[in-house]
Amino acid sequence: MSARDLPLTDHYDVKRGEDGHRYLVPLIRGFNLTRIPLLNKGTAFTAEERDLLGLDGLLAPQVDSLEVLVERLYAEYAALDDPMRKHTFLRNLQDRTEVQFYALLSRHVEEMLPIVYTPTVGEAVKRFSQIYRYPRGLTISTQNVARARRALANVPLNDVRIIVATDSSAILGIGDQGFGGMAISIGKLSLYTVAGGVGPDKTLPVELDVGTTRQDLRDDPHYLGVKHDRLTGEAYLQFMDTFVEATLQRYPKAIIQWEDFAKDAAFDVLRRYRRVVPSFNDDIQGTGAVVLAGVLNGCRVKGERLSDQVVVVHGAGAGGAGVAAAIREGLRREGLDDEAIARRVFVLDSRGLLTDDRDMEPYKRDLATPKGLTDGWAGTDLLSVIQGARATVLLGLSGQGGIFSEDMVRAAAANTERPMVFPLSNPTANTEALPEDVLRWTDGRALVATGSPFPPVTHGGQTYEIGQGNNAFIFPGLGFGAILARVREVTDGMVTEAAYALAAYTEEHHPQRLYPPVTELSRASVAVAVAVIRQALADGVATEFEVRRLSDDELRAFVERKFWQPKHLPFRLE
Ligand SMILES: O=C([O-])CC(=O)C(=O)O
Ligand SMILES: [Mg+2]
Repeated sequence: MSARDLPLTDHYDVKRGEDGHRYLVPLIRGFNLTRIPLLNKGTAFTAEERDLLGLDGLLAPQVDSLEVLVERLYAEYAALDDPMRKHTFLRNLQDRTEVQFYALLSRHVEEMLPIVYTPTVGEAVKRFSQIYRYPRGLTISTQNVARARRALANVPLNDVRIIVATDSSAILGIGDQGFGGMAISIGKLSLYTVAGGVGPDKTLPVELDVGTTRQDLRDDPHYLGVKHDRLTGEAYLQFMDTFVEATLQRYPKAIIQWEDFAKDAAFDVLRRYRRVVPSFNDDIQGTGAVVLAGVLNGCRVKGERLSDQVVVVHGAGAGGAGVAAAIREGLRREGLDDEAIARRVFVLDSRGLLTDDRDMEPYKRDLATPKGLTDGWAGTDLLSVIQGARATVLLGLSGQGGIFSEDMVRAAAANTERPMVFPLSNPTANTEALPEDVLRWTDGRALVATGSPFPPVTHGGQTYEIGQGNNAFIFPGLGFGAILARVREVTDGMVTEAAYALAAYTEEHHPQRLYPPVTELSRASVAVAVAVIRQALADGVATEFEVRRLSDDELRAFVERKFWQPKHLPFRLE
């Protein structure tokens, strides 16, 4: 059978009736139906369905509407007092029934995002071996990589369009987490569905378990990953080649989001595969785009241009490097040449400013400042760079909680009326500075955005909303747009357009803010997806014929129509 002939999943197919409505054709019957989260309706199976499917007597007598079910689930959720308990409650719900999980999540996005995603997902990663229950997603490890094709054939989904894959080498700001990184892939994909409109049966979380450098994990009898040191060099690349090749064969229409790879691997993997399989790195490109959007909005609020700013990026991992590249691209669009750009963007790693006289990893060389530019500075540490370069924008991607000290923030505030200070590292404990401190140190002048969610800050009788500069505002729309345009490749232009689309959305709907509220994640993602499709067409990488002839309004309507909604579809036997 060719891929086209296969049902959507091994357990059901989705068809469209003559009336235009979709329905499910189950390929299993009876009790087993209640064990497949993509099929299980629980007490929402109707009387007719119970009769038809062999469920009579197996369920409570009442037939629930989705609304009532969600109310009941929410009451149970709200009674839990601890974020990890809430996380496992939601994850267990997802592993019982996807529609109910997404119906609940979509009605409480603001409240539940920090539970299924950052910051609580960081804790879930650390405790993944303890909370592991259900075989969600695909694990390719050193134990089964030789059988990667067979492993992929075991996945019951036949039309996967988006894969989030991590090797767990640099999860958030918390480093190597071994097998636990699977929780990040799962969390990111929840956002793809709730905010990016991709149906859950088209998503696949992947953990690439190449081992872990963490001796404590390897010694832990409860640790569920493979217990040896990480593959590196040729062996690592061979492992990755095998995964990519097997994935392409099983899912020729899939896009891969590379997630939380440590710096060198992040660049190597992106470069090696982005033209083999349409893919992007979320931490380099997604974070780069989201931060560019926030800084552009900060400029608008200040009544200035990007080229009026001097940007200091603290942290030269995947995120820091991606952010520096995105800001440079923004400056280029304002007409600056390389030399002018070098005077406006400075990147530091743990040893200080990257200058071109230093020994460093190859990927950092593009980020280095000509040594001559630092003449007359007190040094190349963070405070000296803020003072010497007269920084107006301070971006934290270092993973080092609290590293932005009062004197550094005050130094930035001495260079401009309204400094932008974005402590972006995740999860919350890794935030470079607390928003309330930044606002206090600058007497409310700073424009602040963080990577993890923070409550509003009241200072001097005024309340400041803290925008969440998290790639969650980019990747769902970027991936959804790439899927809808059926791209051959995710181009840099598509990523940059995603940033400008997010900035424009924010300007239109929230002119005083740096980012929209997370309640608008899905609306912002639609705007991002439309811009991404447009750019894919302009770059000649879109293969979907249908999007070619659409006007902007039609394209938006097309994206909205394709947006998956959590609803129980009726079952029919054929
Ligand atoms: O997951 C998040 O919240 C954002 C991100 O990609 C990271 O911090 O690595
Ligand atoms: Mg990440």
